[in-house]
Amino acid sequence: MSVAAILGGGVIGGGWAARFLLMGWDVRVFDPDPEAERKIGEVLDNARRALPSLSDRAMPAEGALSFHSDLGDAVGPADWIQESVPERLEIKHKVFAEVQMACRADAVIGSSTSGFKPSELQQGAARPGQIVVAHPFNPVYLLPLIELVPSAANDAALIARAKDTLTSIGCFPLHVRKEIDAHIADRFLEAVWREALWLVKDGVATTEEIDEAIRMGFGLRWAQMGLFETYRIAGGEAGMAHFIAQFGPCLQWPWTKLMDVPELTDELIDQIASQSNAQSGQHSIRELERIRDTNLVAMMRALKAQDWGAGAVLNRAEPPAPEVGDISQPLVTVERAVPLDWTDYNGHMNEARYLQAFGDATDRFMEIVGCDADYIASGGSYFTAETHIRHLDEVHAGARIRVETQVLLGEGKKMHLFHRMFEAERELATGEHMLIHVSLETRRASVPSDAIATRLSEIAAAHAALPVPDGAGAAVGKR
Ligand SMILES: NC(=O)C1=CN([C@@H]2O[C@H](COP(=O)(O)OP(=O)(O)OC[C@H]3O[C@@H](n4cnc5c(N)ncnc54)[C@H](O)[C@@H]3O)[C@@H](O)[C@H]2O)C=CC1
Ligand SMILES: C[N+](C)(C)CC(=O)CC(=O)[O-]
Repeated sequence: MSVAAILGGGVIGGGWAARFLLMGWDVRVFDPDPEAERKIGEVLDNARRALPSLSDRAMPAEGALSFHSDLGDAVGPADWIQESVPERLEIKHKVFAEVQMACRADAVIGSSTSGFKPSELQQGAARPGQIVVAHPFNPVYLLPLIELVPSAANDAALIARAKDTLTSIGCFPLHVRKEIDAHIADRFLEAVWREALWLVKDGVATTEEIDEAIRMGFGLRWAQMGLFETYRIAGGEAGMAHFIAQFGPCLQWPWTKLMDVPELTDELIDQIASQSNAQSGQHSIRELERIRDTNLVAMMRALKAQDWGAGAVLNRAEPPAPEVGDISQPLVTVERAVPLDWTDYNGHMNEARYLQAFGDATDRFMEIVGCDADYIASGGSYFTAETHIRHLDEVHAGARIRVETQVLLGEGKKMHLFHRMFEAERELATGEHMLIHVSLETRRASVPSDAIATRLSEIAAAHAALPVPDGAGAAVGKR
């Protein structure tokens, strides 16, 4: 079992704790704040609600969470130590000194710092090469980016190990090759933030209008392509060169204020705070977190379906499909959580998603008999000719569901499947499907390959000894 120590359990430490725990690590927290356990518990509740929604497979069993009043006790057995204490260099130095007196010499010490360079963090450390910047983005349990910033003191083996660990918990480690204040991403965020403060101060826009300008337009573009790819397209057929030729001169015009920062007077702070209250004050912070998480899950799932950007990272981190067990029993073809975006106005899983889950079960069964991506690329596949779904009980977002598949007939061109969906032992639905093997060239029925025919008839023969499942062959309305 891998062990993470989380030092500082605020907004960011809580997010790290949740990501490690939900990815199966044991997590040991040190934070002197007496409220830390409550706060982490609340962040964890939100993470449990959202993170499993990003996966189309069951996540690993949660690790064990413990709180420690002694820092040395928290870090002692840890493989990964993540520092997320306030952004003050003297506090971070003090924490690293205490950590290195108690931790393993081979543990990685990651810092969440938003802006300090690793060489600054390493000053005065007993083993500077053990400390590296691992800068996350809020919410840490959903967003994959971690800026991994080493200094000359870190050796290549530590960086490689850090990348492996971060990848294994579903993150996207971006190796920042040259250390710099505020790394890469916070340079942008800071620039945009400065402009936004000026727009409020100069009375050009309210906090709400600025947010609309982002989320109705370029924010959506940035989420899936970033800056350069987006602007390349904006140059039309002539691409980036034309874009720069057209908009290059604007860089000399007064389009930004950048280095000129508005003074954060009490008046400006009050103005921003009251506009922000008017914009969002009807929601608590935890409610806003849930709204944000639901939106992020839906957007990231859309990118996942395209295997693009942050969605491709999710696909790479997906656990393997359930193993094929004893073929004399129904085969487990789906095991997953009900994602947040599968529920509807009735507060439960929408009927269309039952078909999606049964479709996924059929896809997995096709793979099991050898009708996998390579076979399909060679020109053969199955099409569904008929489906009958019975909805037996409702199920809610976050529930872990399982589909068991029984073959009723597997002969020639026909494959007759009966899926049963469960939450633990509670039966939720059944799906009966008749599929026909087709040639993807002629789009007509055809016989499957010998290998598929053999494997299918083997499973069909084994399942013939099972009782005919309740509801098989039923028509609508017939009990
Ligand atoms: N809030 C954000 O959006 C982001 C923050 N970060 C970075 O993460 C770090 C933490 O920031 P937040 O979580 O936002 O701050 P926070 O104020 O929410 O949490 C800091 C936590 O550290 C605890 N703490 C204070 N002294 C400590 C010590 N000596 N040992 C252990 N715990 C101690 C506090 O009790 C508090 O719970 C900072 O370096 C920040 O720059 C990184 C990415 C985003
Ligand atoms: C505002 N901030 C500098 C603390 C932001 C970050 O460091 C990253 C983020 O999550 O936006």
